[in-house]
Amino acid sequence: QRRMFTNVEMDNSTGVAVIKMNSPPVNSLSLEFLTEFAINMEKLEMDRGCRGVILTSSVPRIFSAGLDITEMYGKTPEHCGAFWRAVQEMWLKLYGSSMITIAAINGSSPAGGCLMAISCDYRIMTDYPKYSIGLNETKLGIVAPFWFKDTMINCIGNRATEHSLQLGLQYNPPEALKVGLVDQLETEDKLMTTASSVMSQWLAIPDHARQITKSMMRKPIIDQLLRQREADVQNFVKFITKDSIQKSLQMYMEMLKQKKG
Ligand SMILES: CCCCCCCC/C=C\C/C=C/C(=O)SCCNC(=O)CCNC(=O)[C@H](O)C(C)(C)COP(=O)(O)OP(=O)(O)OC[C@H]1O[C@@H](n2cnc3c(N)ncnc32)[C@H](O)[C@@H]1OP(=O)(O)O
Repeated sequence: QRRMFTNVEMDNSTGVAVIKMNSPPVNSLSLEFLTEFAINMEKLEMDRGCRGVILTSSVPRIFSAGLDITEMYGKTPEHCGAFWRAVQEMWLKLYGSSMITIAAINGSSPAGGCLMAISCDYRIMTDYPKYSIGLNETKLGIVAPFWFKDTMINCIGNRATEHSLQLGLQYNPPEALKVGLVDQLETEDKLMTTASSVMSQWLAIPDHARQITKSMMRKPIIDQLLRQREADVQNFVKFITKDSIQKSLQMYMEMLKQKKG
């Protein structure tokens, strides 16, 4: 039986779906997870009754740990290529969605987890000091590709992105609010109610006007990836299969395990 990585609950009375990521222990984004996520987004996009999506997590304390490192370590170039296509597809479906997308960030959200959040239209994060969010790729010895970087620039601006990406910064909730990485903080118990109430404000705007505006803002980056999608895959495969990068990933995974022990 196929494993489910996300639960989708559609409320037909409001036209809002809640996608809950549910892949313990840390909602890492594996090839299967990403494929299922993109299919779910596609289905909701095709559903004329669905106007908005709230993205959140069922896993305690974690929104998403980002890309599943085990999908990039010790794998064949073919596997790495398939994995990267799935990462691209997830981003294209989320960043390019015509629906209103709100991230209810109820836990830590490094790297690919942060990418998911900043690909949404609005972010509300639980105000808990131990949670963090950011594109920390350089800390793993890897480089956030241009479309991660440009998504971040569109969210927090050029200078803050440069600072943030070079240092691989992870922000706690008040810091994330200050830099503009999230739009609002909320207590754990009120997070989903607040997300629904923000959604209502966005739903009050006529869809066609909001959708064209959103597309105007995001299309240049999306088109840039679409124009060079296969080259981006080959770039990734060449980069990630390098001995030095594989070594960095191995050391990072060992560090994660040691931290635990
Ligand atoms: C020249 C240009 C070329 C361009 C080429 C582009 C290249 C770009 C490539 C990729 C971009 C990468 C994006 C990413 O998203 S990489 C992933 C980054 N993620 C992280 O750094 C997060 C790491 N994890 C953590 O910090 C923590 O786990 C936590 C804060 C999320 C949760 O902490 P805690 O609750 O304490 O849990 P544990 O640390 O104990 O973890 C439990 C368990 O899960 C494993 N794990 C954690 N994160 C991941 C992960 N991302 N992938 C796979 N597995 C993960 C962890 O190892 C533990 O495993 P266990 O010991 O076996 O139980």
